[in-house]
Amino acid sequence: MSEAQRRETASDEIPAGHPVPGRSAPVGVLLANLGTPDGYDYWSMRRYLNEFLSDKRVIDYPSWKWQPILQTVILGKRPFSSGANYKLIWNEELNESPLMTITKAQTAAIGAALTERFGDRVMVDFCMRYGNPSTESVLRRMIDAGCRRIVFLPLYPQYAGATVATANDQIFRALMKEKRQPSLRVVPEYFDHPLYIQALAGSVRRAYEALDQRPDVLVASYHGMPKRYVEEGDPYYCQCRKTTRLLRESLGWNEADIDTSFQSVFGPEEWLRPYTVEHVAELAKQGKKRIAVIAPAFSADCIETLEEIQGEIQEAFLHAGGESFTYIPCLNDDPAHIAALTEVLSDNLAGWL
Ligand SMILES: C=CC1=C(C)c2cc3[nH]c(cc4nc(cc5[nH]c(cc1n2)c(C)c5CCC(=O)O)C(CCC(=O)O)=C4C)c(C)c3C=C
Ligand SMILES: [Fe+2]
Ligand SMILES: [Fe+2]
Repeated sequence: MSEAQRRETASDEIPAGHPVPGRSAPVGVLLANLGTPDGYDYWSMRRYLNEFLSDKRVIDYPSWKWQPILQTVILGKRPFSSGANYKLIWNEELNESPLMTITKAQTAAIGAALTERFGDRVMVDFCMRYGNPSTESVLRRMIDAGCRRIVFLPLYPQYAGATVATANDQIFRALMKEKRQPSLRVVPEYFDHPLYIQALAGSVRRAYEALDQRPDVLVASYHGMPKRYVEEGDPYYCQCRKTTRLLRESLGWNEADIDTSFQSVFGPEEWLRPYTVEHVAELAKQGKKRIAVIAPAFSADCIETLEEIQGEIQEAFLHAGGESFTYIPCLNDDPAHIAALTEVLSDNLAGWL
């Protein structure tokens, strides 16, 4: 008999008036982020990009059309160029990407906060949609530890099919293999949660206070997606716009103080506009010499922020005549972010602990 079965049998024998069967089992809290390659060498990059870019939630072209292009043109070149970019930001000490290091720190901090609130009946861990640790392996670990109830939180404030829905698909897929499924609660997106907005506003205030001169404008740069996905019903664009508005209201700023733009264009289709790289150059040409950039869609700094924003996007601004570029880091394991995520999780744990 497995440890999980033994526990359940034991609680089944508890007489009337005592906690209902399974109540003493740990409740799992599973955080999910996008994923990252195991290394920046060609084969690690290729394995990761192949899994990522074969996901139909990310690239929705029919396989017969997309796979020949992916397997030859894209995976022939991109592992080298992306690998070189990952090398620039790699955490050599721990031999992992920044996204991995930060996700581990967030998991530890949320674990400590939830244990303080609910005691040791809560088990907190993280998984990645692509690469390791896989969703299936961490779900297995939770089930083996006796979790009969699991709360699943995709670490994306704004909903996108390419991020939240595919993370959910993956845990549902893993559950399909379980003879005895645990109960699962999926946490909805939190793009307008007051504590998330407050955490963003706090990070902007801190960054501005550290500067000698106030930036002319703050650019909120979100990861982009093909415009067509939004036309087909994805709410991502509207949620990004609303996050910017709530952030502006929380800061007490005017409309001209903050802009919304979208970065990381990939492939031949038109993506959400304005494109950050073009927008910052345009701002410089309009005479805005000092800008700050924040990336509210990323819960952790990653290649898109550390390399793209601080590399290509910063260069575009300076090249067009800009003089001062300030990048405001993602919320990462900022205590205000951990407090926001802990609150979101606590709401979704209601009645379970
Ligand atoms: C934060 C929200 C994200 C959305 C929305 C999103 C949509 C989306 N992404 C691609 C293609 C790529 N994304 C890449 C990296 C990447 N994307 C996100 C998040 C969102 N993507 C993150 C956090 C990361 C960084 C991961 C890391 O390890 O640091 C990449 C780059 C991969 C590379 O260059 O190696 C691509 C390509 C599409 C097509 C899409 C919408 C449909
Ligand atoms: Fe992406
Ligand atoms: Fe990018």
